[in-house]
Order: sequence, then structure tokens, then C-alpha cells
Amino acid sequence: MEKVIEVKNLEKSYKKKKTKELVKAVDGVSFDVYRGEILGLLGPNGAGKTTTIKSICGLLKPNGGSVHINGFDSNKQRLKAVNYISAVLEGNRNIYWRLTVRENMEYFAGNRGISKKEIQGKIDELLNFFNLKQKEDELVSSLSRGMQQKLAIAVALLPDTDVVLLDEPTLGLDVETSYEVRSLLKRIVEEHGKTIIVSTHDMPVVQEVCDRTVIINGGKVVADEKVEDLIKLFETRAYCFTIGDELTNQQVTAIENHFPIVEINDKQINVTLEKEDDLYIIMDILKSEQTNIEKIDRTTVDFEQVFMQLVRGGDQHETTVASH
Ligand SMILES: Nc1ncnc2c1ncn2[C@@H]1O[C@H](COP(=O)(O)OP(=O)(O)OP(=O)(O)O)[C@@H](O)[C@H]1O
Repeated sequence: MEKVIEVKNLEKSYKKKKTKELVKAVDGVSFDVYRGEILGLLGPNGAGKTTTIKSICGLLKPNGGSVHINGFDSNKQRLKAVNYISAVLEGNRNIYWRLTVRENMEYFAGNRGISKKEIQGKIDELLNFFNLKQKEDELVSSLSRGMQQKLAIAVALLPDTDVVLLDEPTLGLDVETSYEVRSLLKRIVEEHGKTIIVSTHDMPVVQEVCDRTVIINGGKVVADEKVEDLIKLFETRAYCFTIGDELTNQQVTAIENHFPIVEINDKQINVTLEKEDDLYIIMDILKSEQTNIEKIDRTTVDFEQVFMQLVRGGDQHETTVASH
């Protein structure tokens, strides 16, 4: 597999305005991105995603480490490196609301040094691809949020760069449009041969669209795995206990304290264990009040549960995933 982006030991600190204290936003982040994949960059608020993305785009100068794009250092050979990347950062604010759909496309093509004449065919192709052709002469301000989002992505595809970086592409979209954007992302990779990095809080996007995910928490990578492998890994530890008696409040508290991912409904406990041995902890809690265990089944997990466990657990999980 051909490596398009290599992020190595990236470090970035910010100085707090009031106290001048240094905050480490990114603390030794490393990962690679391969041609033709959709990589999901995830993490809770403040994890360091934006800082990582801005460093990849060459918008931020890291304090340590490096980013290479197609072999070019995004810091030392910035212009060559960023030539391979286009990005939609901060939602759809990269488009002009007072211009029409087509005018936006022509304007941004011009910004990249592409003449109006040579880009017309490409604009038509993209407008058709994104189902925006019939809206080409309408002002962006009159479009729905979903259409604006699609236009923002279309604009990012104009310069035909190898890598497209998308920050929260489905934020604020209704279910139907979010579904449409998700399938468009897959088609952009398949039909246009792009590599996509998508930063998102939208777990269905990750489960459905991303080949691999890099999860950042507290400025560090806590998982770098294929999405399906992560789900499988956690599935081996997901159990459903059916019990004959109601739990006491102490038992509920004990279970919730031990296991961050748990759902207790009446006489069922759905729990994802951190390691197989944890099965005995939960059985001991049940036995402590002579709770009758009727059966124990393995259950399925979704990506959201995997994510929650990885970001809530801290270092313990880092070891677990790294050893996988
Ligand atoms: N310009 C800045 N000055 C000071 N601190 C900053 C600055 N930018 C980010 N930080 C801090 O660095 C840390 C990482 O921020 P970053 O924006 O990279 O996280 P994020 O994962 O993108 O979060 P979100 O999902 O909320 O956008 C946070 O603690 C944040 O407060």
C-alpha cells in the first residue's frame, strides 16, 4: 500500500493567554494514511484533532515531529506538500453565501490558479456528481444546509488533489442528507481515486464509511485500527447477563463503577468488559447478593460503544489495543 501521509511524533503546545502556562494539545501523535482509504480521525472535544489536521494542512507549525505528504515535509517544503491536499474545515464556511453555486466553483478554481475556461467541464461533472446542477444559478444563501455542505465538498474536489480533508462533513444534516453525503464520500474514493481524512463525532459515519480509524485522546493516539477489527475485538468482550432477581442499588453502583460501558434494564445487564477476566468481577458482584444468573450470552457492539470505551479508559485501553 502506498503511503500518502506520514505523521511522525507530532507535538504542539499552546500558551494559555492568562497564565502563560503551556498546554500540550498534541503529544507525540504518529499515524500513516494510505492511498485510496477513508481514515476517520476521532476523539472527544479537546483531544487534539483540529491541531493535528491543521498541522497536516501546513496551517500550524508543530513544536516537534513531522508531517510528510507524498514525501514532502509540510513544514520545510510547505508549498509542495500542501499542493496535494484540499480541505473543508469548520463545516461549510469555505463557500461564499452571496455567490451562486457556479460562481463559487469558478471563484475557488481561480484561487487555485485554474482558468475559468479550462474548469467548465470539471464544474459540470462535479455539479452532476453532487446532484447540484439544477441549482447552479442559485445563491448559496438560499440552499439547504445539506446542499451547502455538498457544494463545500465539491469545491474541495476542484483542484483534483490526492487527499481531501473533511472536518465534520455531516454535522447538522438531516438523516437523509447525512446518508447521501456518506455514500458520496465512498464514491469519491472509488470513482475519483481520492484519499479522504474525515474528522467527525458522527459514529455511523465511521462505522459505515471509514476503512480505518485513528482515535486521539488527550493528545495521544489510543487506537489505530481497521474499524471492523476494532468492533470484532470489542465484540469478544461484550456480554448480556440475564438475571432472575432485581439488582440492589449497591450492585448497580458497583457494576457501573467497574465498567464504563454498561446498560442495565430490568433483568438484563449488557456490558462490555475490558478484559476477559472481568467476567469474574461482575459474577462476584452478582453473587454478593445471591442474584440468580439465568444465562450469559455474547452480544454485538456498535462503533459508538467501542469509541466510548477507548476514550473513557485512558492508558489501560491503550495497552489493550496496541497489543492486538
Ligand atoms: N489557539 C489555542 N490556544 C490555546 N489553547 C488551544 C488553542 N487551540 C487549541 N487549544 C487547546 O488544545 C487542546 C486540543 O485542541 P484541539 O482544538 O486540537 O482539539 P479537538 O480534538 O479538535 O477538539 P474539538 O472536537 O472540540 O474541536 C484543547 O485543550 C484546546 O483547548
